[in-house]
Amino acid sequence: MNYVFDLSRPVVVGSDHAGFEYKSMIIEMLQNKGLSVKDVGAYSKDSVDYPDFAHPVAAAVENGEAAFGVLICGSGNGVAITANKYPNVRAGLCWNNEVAGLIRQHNNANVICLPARFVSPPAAEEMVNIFLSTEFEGGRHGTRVAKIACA
Ligand SMILES: O=C(CO)[C@H](O)[C@H](O)[C@H](O)COP(=O)(O)O
Repeated sequence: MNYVFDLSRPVVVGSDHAGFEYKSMIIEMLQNKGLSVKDVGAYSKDSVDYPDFAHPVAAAVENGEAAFGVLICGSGNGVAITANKYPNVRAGLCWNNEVAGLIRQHNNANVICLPARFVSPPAAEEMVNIFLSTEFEGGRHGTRVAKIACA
């Protein structure tokens, strides 16, 4: 697989309780591929608050510590809403392979948000692989991404 990011930096991964099992599975998959992973929690299925994990993932992408982020909660929306508060984070909610590619091709997303309660484990893994290996197309999409920031 060809990754579209700097492999010297880790992928940062976080979830709430709803995404905990998916997070463990995705971390194992990434580590089995030889990728470096930073796990910010949650570390169990005990009920927690998704912003407590979305903020450290988004901050690591924002400050350049991590190349890409993976966030998982029940619907994917809570973590996406939180991560998109950071000016240089583009977090995209994904529910199928095509969308996982499009958030890279069209939106240059640097965080993928997965809805653990609405997609299967193999589907989640495949979406992460597509996300990590799909190039941004630039061109007209670059013009649009540049307009996202608030003036
Ligand atoms: O924040 C969410 C919705 O965008 C996530 O899906 C959470 O995982 C969900 O709200 C957690 O719900 P729970 O009833 O507390 O398990």
